[in-house]
Amino acid sequence: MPTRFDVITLFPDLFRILLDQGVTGRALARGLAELHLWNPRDFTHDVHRTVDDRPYGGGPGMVMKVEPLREAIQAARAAAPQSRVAYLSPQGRVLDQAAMLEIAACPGWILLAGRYEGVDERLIESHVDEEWSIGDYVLSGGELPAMVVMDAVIRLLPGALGHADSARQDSHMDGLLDCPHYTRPERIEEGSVPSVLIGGDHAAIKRWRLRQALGRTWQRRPDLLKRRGLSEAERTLLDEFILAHRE
Ligand SMILES: NC(=O)c1ccc(NCc2cccc(O)c2)nc1
Repeated sequence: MPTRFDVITLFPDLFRILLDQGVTGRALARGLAELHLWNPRDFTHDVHRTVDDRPYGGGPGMVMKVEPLREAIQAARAAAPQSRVAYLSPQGRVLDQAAMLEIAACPGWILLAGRYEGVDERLIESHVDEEWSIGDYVLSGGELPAMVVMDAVIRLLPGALGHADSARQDSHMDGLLDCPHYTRPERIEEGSVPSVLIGGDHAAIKRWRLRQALGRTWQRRPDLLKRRGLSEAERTLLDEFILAHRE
């Protein structure tokens, strides 16, 4: 059963990025996921095809009107009755990898990508199920956030990545930052590859990678470590890292 994405956007051409190449392009081509685009301008009925207007109360910028968005959402819901509606905005819940896993578990999503200063609040209150943010910063539109969410989610779909394991081993999986990676040649002016990775001791390599992931998380994102907690074995590996890296 493919995961279906219906995106409501004034700029459908921007989404060619997802369709044309990479993991998302292949997944969409193989039917692991579906992408349907709906332009609110196609749901206007005035000669100027008006989708936005000035804000009540004054102030800069424009606000997206309810009616074209309502009709676009209703058309998408008719085509995707199992999907929930999510609005991308800086006022939404900030998404992390755990949230992407939750999103990937649903049959489909209708993603509302706003422009301008946002949309009329009455549309959000009446037709939007969830409000999401990809981080605490303002962009010129919700399209890039929508593509970020679709990219993160599509990678998690079974079969989307060549090697089934790579999704699971993605950094920020299991709540830790990723370990360092190296490839050929072994010796270059920038330095050499850690010897444990050259040998064939897979248990030692596994331990080294987990120790590095724990250590880097401890150094760079102690907030993630606190939230995650550590097993006894992980505590030991982290202590080894700290001992080896104390100034
Ligand atoms: N952090 C995000 O996920 C994000 C999402 C959208 C966006 N821009 C469009 C927009 C939409 C709504 C209100 C608003 O003020 C701006 N910018 C950042």
